[in-house]
Amino acid sequence: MAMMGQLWTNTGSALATLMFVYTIFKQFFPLFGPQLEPFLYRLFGRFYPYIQITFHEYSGEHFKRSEAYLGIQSYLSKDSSARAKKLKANTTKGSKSIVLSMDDKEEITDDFEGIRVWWQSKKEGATRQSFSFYPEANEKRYYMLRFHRRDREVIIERYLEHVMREGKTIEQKNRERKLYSNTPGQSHGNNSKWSHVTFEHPATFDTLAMEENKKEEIKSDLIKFSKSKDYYKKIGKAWKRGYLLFGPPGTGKSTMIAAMANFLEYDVYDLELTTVKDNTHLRRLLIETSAKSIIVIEDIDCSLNLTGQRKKKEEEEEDGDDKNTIEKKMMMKNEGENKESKVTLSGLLNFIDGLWSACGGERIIVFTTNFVDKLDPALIRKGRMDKHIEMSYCCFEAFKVLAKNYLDVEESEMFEEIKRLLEVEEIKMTPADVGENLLPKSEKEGGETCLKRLIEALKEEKEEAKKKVEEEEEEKQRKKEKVKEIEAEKEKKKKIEEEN
Ligand SMILES: Nc1ncnc2c1ncn2[C@@H]1O[C@H](COP(=O)(O)OP(=O)(O)OP(=O)(O)O)[C@@H](O)[C@H]1O
Ligand SMILES: [Mg+2]
Repeated sequence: MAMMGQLWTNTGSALATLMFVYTIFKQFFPLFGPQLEPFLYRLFGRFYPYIQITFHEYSGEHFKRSEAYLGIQSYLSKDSSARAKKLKANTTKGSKSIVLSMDDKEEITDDFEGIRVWWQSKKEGATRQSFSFYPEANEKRYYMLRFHRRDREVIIERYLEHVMREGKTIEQKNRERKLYSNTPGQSHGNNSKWSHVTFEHPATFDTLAMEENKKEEIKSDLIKFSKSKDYYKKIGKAWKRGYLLFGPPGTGKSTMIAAMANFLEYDVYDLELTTVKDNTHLRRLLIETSAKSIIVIEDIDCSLNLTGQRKKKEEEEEDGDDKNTIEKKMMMKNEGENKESKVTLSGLLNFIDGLWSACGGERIIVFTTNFVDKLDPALIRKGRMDKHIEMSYCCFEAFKVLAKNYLDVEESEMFEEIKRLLEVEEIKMTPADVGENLLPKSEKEGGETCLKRLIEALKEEKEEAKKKVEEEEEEKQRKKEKVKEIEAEKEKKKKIEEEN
């Protein structure tokens, strides 16, 4: 064994001497270098058992940073902070935290399926003696991967793909997520139809007040969707999924969207349909969205002056003695924009269905509404809105989530009373209102005070609801009386006519 070690040492030092001599030779006889190189490589190749692959930072003439280099940088960043002795820190555009990577000339090892590889971060000096304010700009960085030639197959077939995939996942986690909106007048970078800000909504499924089993069902649905690229391909469907969130105001529809985006690490595109001029404009907007994103159309019921059907429906409603709230909301919305959007229902449906098959995938589209029964069935059928989620009034389980979030209280003797009010008396209070009551109004307010305030509010709510029911009863009674009067009037008139 010692003999072997001795042999290696001698070979190593012989090679090192040869390399040294060759470098000197290259300095003094630069012309011979390039001719000599291939020959020397062939000569070394017989003894040198390693293969190396370089991944340059910039590729192509437009000096675009190569995807491979960025993927490797992210992949190695997960270990380099632990293993490399010299690191460099930089924030890459669009990443939310500092990315640590190994410094130049550093080398770290990586193990994969029982084989060992070496990664080195290197740079080629500035070739031309040009002065630059940013000396770095002339230097060409690259990663060098070295591995034993017996592992060539594993490396080429599996390891490189593994590095890219892992690198992409890490990149995805690190990247700063964005909230896009199409409201006119906002600064649109590179004349995009979308303007964006950093998406930092704190909502998560843990802070969302909802029954646990319902949350788990939604989370597993989302995970299944995000992991089923091949499945959608196999069944020939576009990789997209529609969610319809419906329920009264203040029940957490928008909060749910933020929780979904944070859970999947997706961007959010808030699509305000009332400002979309026409179907063509809509198509361009949707085509500009990126993969791994949630496209949201809030209050879909009053975002679209849809097809004639809706006109007819509205006319019917006109006969009613009071404009329903949906019209009021729509009037308000349109007054604001003072624009009649020419987007039609069929336009929206075609672009959602047709478009997804056109470009990329991994998109979720979410509609929210307070009035699910007013929506056109074509809009919310399966295949478009695949999952319908009802956001309802606060139940006791949802209340406990809010008590924990707002007050850090997980149990109290007042919980019994609250449970009775919510579940036995069935008092309807939205999580928004429950949250408002639990929110401490001053430094001095403790959990008990807030819980007491909530119990008072629930009791008041109960009185309100009772009064409302009585008023509705009276209203009904009044309408009945009125109808009777009209009937009697008609009878009377009829009799008079008969007598004459
Ligand atoms: N289920 C919930 N879990 C946690 N917080 C909630 C929930 N529902 C409402 N809230 C709180 O109430 C406020 C309003 O909630 P949100 O905007 O999600 O309601 P919404 O259903 O979208 O209302 P609207 O229909 O008017 O748009 C938010 O600040 C949120 O913190
Ligand atoms: Mg909302």
